[in-house]
Amino acid sequence: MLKVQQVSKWYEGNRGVHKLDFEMQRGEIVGFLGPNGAGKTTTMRMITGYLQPSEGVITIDGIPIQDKGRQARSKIGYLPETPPLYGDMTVQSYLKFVSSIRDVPAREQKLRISEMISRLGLNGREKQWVRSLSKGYKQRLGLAGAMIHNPDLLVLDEPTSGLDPNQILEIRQLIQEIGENHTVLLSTHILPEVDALCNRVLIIHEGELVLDGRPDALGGSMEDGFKVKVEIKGQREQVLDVLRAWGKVEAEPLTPSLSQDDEKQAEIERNWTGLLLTGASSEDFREELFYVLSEAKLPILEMKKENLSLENIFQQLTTREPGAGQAGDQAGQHLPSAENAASRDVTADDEEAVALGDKAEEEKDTGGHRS
Ligand SMILES: Nc1ncnc2c1ncn2[C@@H]1O[C@H](COP(=O)(O)OP(=O)(O)OP(=O)(O)O)[C@@H](O)[C@H]1O
Repeated sequence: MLKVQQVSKWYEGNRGVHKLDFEMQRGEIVGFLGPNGAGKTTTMRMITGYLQPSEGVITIDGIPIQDKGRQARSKIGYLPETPPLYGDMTVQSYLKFVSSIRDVPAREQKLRISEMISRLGLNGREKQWVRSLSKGYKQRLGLAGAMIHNPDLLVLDEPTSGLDPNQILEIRQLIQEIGENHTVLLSTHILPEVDALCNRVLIIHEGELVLDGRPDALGGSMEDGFKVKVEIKGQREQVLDVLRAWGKVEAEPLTPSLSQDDEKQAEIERNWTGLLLTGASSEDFREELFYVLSEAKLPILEMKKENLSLENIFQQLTTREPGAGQAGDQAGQHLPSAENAASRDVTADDEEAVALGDKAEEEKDTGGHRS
């Protein structure tokens, strides 16, 4: 449903994002990760029509966001990091205002507002001033506003940032429910949030996409060697000799996990070898290892593939030179000339959307610096 094709954005003298290229299918919840300044907000603001790309095309259901902003935006809901709320409105009047701006037909507004109030747990707060809501409830109201026109795609910029642990769990639960009927693009710094919520993850580093995959299958996409934890019945030196002769893995010793009395422990260790083995490539060597050890009459007691955690993967990808990783298409490409690189202004067609978002976004833009 969403296609981001070769999209770049340059700010004056500053690279925002470079040649981003990805698609999102209906029903996906995609986690969008990257360190501070990586380009997440820039990407989200281009997808939602708040910013024009310097280069490239973004379409939603085939509709180009740059050319048909209003039509495209009717399919998108956006919750910026600081929701664009107006403190001197009540919950009810804010939702009425947003539904008018979002072109919800007048006869449907009442129903949509009451649906959003009950869906986001705002019952009983309809007449409360927005400024008096807690941060968690402001976030709920922001989400209600982003969803009032029943968009197909929801774009959420750090939706749990600044919330207390209970509020984080509540908002996560809501996003999970929302994800049952909507496609969601979610930026976050909280990696367990991605494991908990997302069926796909994109990692961006210095404006380039460096990883695209399922959170549970990311380990295999890394350049690191394949890792296996193995317990072998046999003396360590003997096992290490066999592995040295095989020559395909590096071995690090593991200590037995059993807590036994000293004598028993020593006996176990005499005829027990625990190792973490790392191959030279990501190729699975377990079958070959099985035959090598069985030929040497060294029985394998236990063997388990070691998966890299999302934290490890994130850390590896975002601490190396951009272009060195997975980016595939993006890697090694050059920036265009300065003339082409000038960023374009928001068009007249964007004004209405900006009116809704600018209050919050203005704060971020002041001084040309982003948080
Ligand atoms: N209005 C602006 N003017 C100039 N440079 C900008 C502007 N907005 C963003 N940038 C630059 O573009 C790059 C990407 O910033 P962006 O805010 O998209 O990153 P981010 O991944 O959302 O970061 P964070 O996690 O800190 O919010 C950064 O180098 C930033 O300094």
